[in-house]
Amino acid sequence: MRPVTKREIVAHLERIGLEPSKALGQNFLTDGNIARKEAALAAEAGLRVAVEVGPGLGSLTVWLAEYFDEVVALEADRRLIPALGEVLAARGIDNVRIEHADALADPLPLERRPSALVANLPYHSGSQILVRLVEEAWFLERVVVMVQAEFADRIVAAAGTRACSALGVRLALSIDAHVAAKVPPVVFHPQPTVWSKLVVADRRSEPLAVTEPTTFDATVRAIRHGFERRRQMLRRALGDDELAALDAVGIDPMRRAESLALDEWVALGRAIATSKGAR
Ligand SMILES: C[S@@+](CC[C@H](N)C(=O)[O-])C[C@H]1O[C@@H](n2cnc3c(N)ncnc32)[C@H](O)[C@@H]1O
Repeated sequence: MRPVTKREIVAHLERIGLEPSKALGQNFLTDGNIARKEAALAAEAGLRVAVEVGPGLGSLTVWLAEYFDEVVALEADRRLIPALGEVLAARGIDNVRIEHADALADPLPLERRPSALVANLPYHSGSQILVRLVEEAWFLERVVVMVQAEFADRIVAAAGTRACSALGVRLALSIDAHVAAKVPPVVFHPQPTVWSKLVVADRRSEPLAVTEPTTFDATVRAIRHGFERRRQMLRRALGDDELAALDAVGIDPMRRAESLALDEWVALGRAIATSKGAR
């Protein structure tokens, strides 16, 4: 596959007259080796369909087209879509479906079939996009995303450690993630100010996965409450129902949110949901 070069990206942007948008996190990947590695990591799971959020000018898309039978690419910026079509056509690629869609606001135009999510996510909205896709599109079984290094660290920090966060613990209910590579700003055009990291994750299976919606919502709410006051003891951070459930599962209310392991959050969420169901 012929990689998409920085020269090609700059030429397309000039021709369209497009100044990359900060709000849309338009930092285009100019390193074909990294793009190829991302596609290869995603393909390891043996899935046939890749979903890409924010294909931009195709740096990653061209490799996904090579490694997967089918690619569905959701791009929010309509102005990029004709140029993306040209990048693909110039390489004889015909297995990519480009959809003009905002992955945060629009209904997701995706079929419910086992797929991989692969994306170089926009910096500012990357966390919201990831949470939405992971939680709403349960058929995305493998996730390979490039995100800001600091966000990557939050995603992979295990519950019960000092570095963990509400967002990371929430995501950990659904996926099991690790960092596969650290990526410098120089491989993007325009260059961002911070480093990125490549995160690889697989969907969790039972018993840790919380698939029942009431339990899931109760768990997420308890995590949010716990971390809103992460320096305080749980007895000051959680609501009355949550504290009763904490007692029922035998977790000491003098502990702090950051000390709870993932299975403790899940047990707490289940107890809250059960007590609600009993009322
Ligand atoms: C970091 S760039 C990556 C572009 C390309 N994949 C690459 O690696 O060069 C992020 C891309 O996401 C698009 N984008 C931003 N917000 C989006 C959203 N909410 N839904 C879909 N695409 C979005 C941007 O227009 C841009 O193309």
